[in-house]
Amino acid sequence: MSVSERDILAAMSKVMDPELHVDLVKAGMVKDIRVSGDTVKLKIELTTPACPMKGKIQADAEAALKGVPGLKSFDIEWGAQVRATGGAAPGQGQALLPGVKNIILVGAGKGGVGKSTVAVNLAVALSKHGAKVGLLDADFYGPSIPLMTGITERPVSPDGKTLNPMVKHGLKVMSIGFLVEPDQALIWRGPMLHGALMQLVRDVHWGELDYLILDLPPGTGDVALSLSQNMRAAGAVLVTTPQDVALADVVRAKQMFDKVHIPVLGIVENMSQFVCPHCSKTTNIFHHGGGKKAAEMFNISFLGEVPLDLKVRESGDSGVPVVAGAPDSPEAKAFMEIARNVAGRVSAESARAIRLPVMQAR
Ligand SMILES: Nc1ncnc2c1ncn2[C@@H]1O[C@H](COP(=O)(O)OP(=O)(O)OP(=O)(O)O)[C@@H](O)[C@H]1O
Repeated sequence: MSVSERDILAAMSKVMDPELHVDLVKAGMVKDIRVSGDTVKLKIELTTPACPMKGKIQADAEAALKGVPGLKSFDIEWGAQVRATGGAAPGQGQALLPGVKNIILVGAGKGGVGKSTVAVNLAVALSKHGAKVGLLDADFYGPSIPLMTGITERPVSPDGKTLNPMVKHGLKVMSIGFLVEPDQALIWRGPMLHGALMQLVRDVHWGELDYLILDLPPGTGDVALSLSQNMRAAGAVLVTTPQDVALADVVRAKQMFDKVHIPVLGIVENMSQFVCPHCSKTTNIFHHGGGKKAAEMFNISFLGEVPLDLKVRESGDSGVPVVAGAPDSPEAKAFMEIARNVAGRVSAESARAIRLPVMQAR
């Protein structure tokens, strides 16, 4: 019995992408089918190299191929092509950054919860997963990305108007902190903030990026509003600490993003649990589980939790994010998982943007 390309497509159309809730054929993920007698070679192109569902998709695809009558062997080549949610903001003619596929905002209801730590480690983690990533420090009131990435040089302007981003830890990086003296008081008023922010977004040679991560200032809606008027963001990651009182801040942050129509991708709980390096006893210094509770309350995704650990603070201060400097640590692994979950949520948003039939828009 000979096998046809149609048999392979029929088998692949029974395999669902659990994140996109659509089958692999409809999602355009099955490529280059080459049938030769009773064997087939094909390519499955995931929607991100950080796909959180690769294991499940692989197992399901292999099982489906094993069920094709007459097929003796198969060879699947795995690839990834990040899909874009980027594009023009409502009412704008064209995309502000056509080379940037997805803009991910990292925000928090209040300061000091580890928003910048999450932004920088998320960026490095996505890059380690194989994506092209940029990091923009939009925290104009307290830019900490220069310290956290260990970048002390200043960016070069090739023409007196535009800027080349700095490159470190596999990322393209830009921060207002590169352009003003560290001790200069950063008091920004509305129009000035908007102008400076748009310059950093628009006048930097970001090139081709799968993800541009923006570290937002805490609490305030000014930056989110400016951004939403000028570009379409894939969504926002909300960072919180676990105690119940932090819930009120999450509520505020969620309401702020809702108001400017930026989807919330999910919640990260930072400083989750402390594991004593001496006796390995776990202590819930800031309580535990508030992030998950908030996610359930709003019916949004819980993206993961990061332990409270000295290494995270030290690595932030020394300019080598924990994901880069201690990749085998539990904290780095937590960030790698968070990056997978964020990438999965962004893929789902991109499927919605191109109107694939996503059933569950969580
Ligand atoms: N999981 C963690 N374990 C230990 N220290 C952490 C952790 N997360 C963040 N920190 C430390 O807490 C401090 C505040 O973190 P960070 O600057 O990322 O917070 P932020 O929310 O961005 O603050 P800001 O509001 O000032 O921008 C930093 O010294 C950082 O190294």
